[in-house]
Amino acid sequence: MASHIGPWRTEAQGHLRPDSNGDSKTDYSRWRLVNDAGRQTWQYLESDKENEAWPQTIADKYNLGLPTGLPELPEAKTPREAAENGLSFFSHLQLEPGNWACEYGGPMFLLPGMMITWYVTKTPILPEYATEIKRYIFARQNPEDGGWGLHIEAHSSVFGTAMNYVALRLAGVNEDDPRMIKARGLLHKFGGAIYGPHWAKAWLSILGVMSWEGVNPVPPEIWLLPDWVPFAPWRWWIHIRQVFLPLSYIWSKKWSHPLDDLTRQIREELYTQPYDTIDFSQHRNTIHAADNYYPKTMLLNGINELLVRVWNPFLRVKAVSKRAEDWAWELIRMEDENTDYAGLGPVSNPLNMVACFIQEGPDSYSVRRHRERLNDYMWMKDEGMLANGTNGVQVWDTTFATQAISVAGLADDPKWRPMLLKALEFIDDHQLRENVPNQEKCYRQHRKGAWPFSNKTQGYTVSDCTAEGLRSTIQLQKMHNFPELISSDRLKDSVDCLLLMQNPTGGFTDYETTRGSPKIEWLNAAEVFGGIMIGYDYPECTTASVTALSLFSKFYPDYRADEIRIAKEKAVAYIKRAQRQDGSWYGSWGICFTYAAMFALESLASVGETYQTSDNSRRGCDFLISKQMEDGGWGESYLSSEKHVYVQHEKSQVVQTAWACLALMEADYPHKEPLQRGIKMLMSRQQRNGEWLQESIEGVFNQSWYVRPPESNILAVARSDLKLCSMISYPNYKFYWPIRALGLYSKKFGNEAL
Ligand SMILES: CC(C)=CCC[C@@H](C)[C@H]1CC[C@@]2(C)C3=C(CC[C@]12C)[C@@]1(C)CC[C@H](O)C(C)(C)[C@@H]1CC3
Repeated sequence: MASHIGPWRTEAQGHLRPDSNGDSKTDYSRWRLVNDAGRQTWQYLESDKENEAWPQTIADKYNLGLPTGLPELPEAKTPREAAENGLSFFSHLQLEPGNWACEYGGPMFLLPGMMITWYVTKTPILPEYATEIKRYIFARQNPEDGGWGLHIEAHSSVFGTAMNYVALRLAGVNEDDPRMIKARGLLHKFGGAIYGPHWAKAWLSILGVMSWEGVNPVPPEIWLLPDWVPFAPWRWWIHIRQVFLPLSYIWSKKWSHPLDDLTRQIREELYTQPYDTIDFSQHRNTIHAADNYYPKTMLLNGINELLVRVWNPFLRVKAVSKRAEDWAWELIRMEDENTDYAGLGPVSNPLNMVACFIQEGPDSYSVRRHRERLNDYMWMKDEGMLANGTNGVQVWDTTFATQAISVAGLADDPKWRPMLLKALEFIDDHQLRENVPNQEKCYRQHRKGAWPFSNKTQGYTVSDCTAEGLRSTIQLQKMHNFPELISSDRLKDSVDCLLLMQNPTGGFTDYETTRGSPKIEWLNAAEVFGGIMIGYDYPECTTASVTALSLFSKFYPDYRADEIRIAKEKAVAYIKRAQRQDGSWYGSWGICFTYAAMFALESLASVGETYQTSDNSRRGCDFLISKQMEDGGWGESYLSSEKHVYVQHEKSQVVQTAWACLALMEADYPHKEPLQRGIKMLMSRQQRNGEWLQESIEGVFNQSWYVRPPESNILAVARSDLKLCSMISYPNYKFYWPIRALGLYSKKFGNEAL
């Protein structure tokens, strides 16, 4: 694929046309999604010859928001016909390697980090990327005040506005553009970029448009702490740890991009006074209320003062800081090598690239490989180009797609078998077969047998992704007679991996077991995110693990039977503890109580606890029933995630209706009528070609709710008024969840016309 070689040009060469705002737009018929065994990148075909020789697929067109040309289908009269029509549409979106792909946008702080990284590492941005990045950021500008927020639904903040403003300037937008004037006006009203949170200040310092004096310390020395220290960084939540790591290296070097004409200008645009007159050291803690969701604790403020006033000027020993930098670099190198430079996520990976640039120079292998790899995070859609929250959603979507077909009772139909076989091949290809070398040294969790969220290159185990991979495989190979691509030994490996991921509480975290105390939150420096310092138990991760283990034991009753039984008992006890008074569970990764209810009720059913037999199941069902809307659907606002109480959406939502119906059906809810109304609603929203249209955003992160044992409510007060989450889209949810619900309904209640 094309790489970023050549000068920093910010306008595509040919085939440009103005969009409705008068901005340049590339020719959408020239974009192709390249999927190299699960590595997804977007390529623009400049030459007419190439464009003709390589036609756009239906999936390309769909992802780009172009008409797919898929035909109208015979009208679905029954739930099963509706499921089949939905699957018929969805089947066209499967990609060559067997997986499904999608946009994974929502956060508004990722793309600017990419832009800054390209700029400071002398990586000329592909001009067609720049053209579309400009369009995307403008499309997401808040019309009322001209700013940007933390995510696409959030109100404007200094973080969002300063970072996206800078990204646009780097993408070649003139400071006199009226939209830039408006954005700058808002930024100045906020007090300028010195009112941004820690991460904004760090990124701007890397670009050289802020001084490191204004950034609270990120000492790499903390990596020299012995492992037994209760707050040593190996204990932190993996995403924070992996962001902190390269940042500490860069902070220690106080490295900034050398000033040039553009950054000199940007320096004068971001503040309310001339750059040279600002005493940045006075602004480490200035932060606007719009950004200060999780104010730093007094403890952290005190530590920062000591570090800045005493340690840094008088006590910091060169030999020690050198050792710390070397060790941080070693950890960065191991992360890069273990992921072939794709990295854990969209913040840590660009920062790693900056560290490589500082350590090894612009033409080193590490920088060149990162250059190629950053493209894996980029995504094209109708509004332009954005940065995804991960390098794709490949395994996650593919496992749920096959499960939907199985649960819906469609997996034995010869029509869908080739599609399912390809999906199984993908799942086979992306199981993680070995632990990383130096697992202990780089603090990685055991991963042999696991499945990741995106692809095997990224290669991190996630408990529920492993659970879903296991479940899909067993369904296809054991229940639907697909060839045994994944051997029993490999399934046992995945069970071994899952069992290692359980916490002593019985719950499961996402990537690792919980490694530290919630008190580490006292050191949270991010200001905009809460509940991020350690891995917590999550109802979704725990319940998915229980469901998968239950299915596994049906087919392999002798394998580690006692351990699985005990693990499940402990997990179920946790799930019951996590249930609230009103019967609900708080979901951390989807919106919100509806999402968690589906996983929780399904897992309880997998251990034989249903509406008839279990009080927990009954209360869970009754909670859902109490939220059903007039039109038969369910609709929950993202505000539920922020407020920790159920907030009705103004409109029912297809995805949540499917979740609620599935939850009730899995729990064997005895009354058909509410289900019938929900299913009818799903059918009424289906288009004639079988698809469902995009509704509200589905996913969420960084707002975790954990179950404390009652006696330790140490953080309860601090956490009771938490008020912000990041939103993230799961566009394929609108396909496979309704298909699954419709199919299951017809299996349970017969396939009469509705
Ligand atoms: C603050 C930082 C570093 C931002 C970068 C974004 C990441 C942290 C987010 C983006 C996608 C994200 C929400 C994800 C998850 C963790 C946090 C991620 C990686 C996990 C893996 C947690 C477990 C969940 O059940 C599920 C598998 C759905 C998600 C998937 C996406």
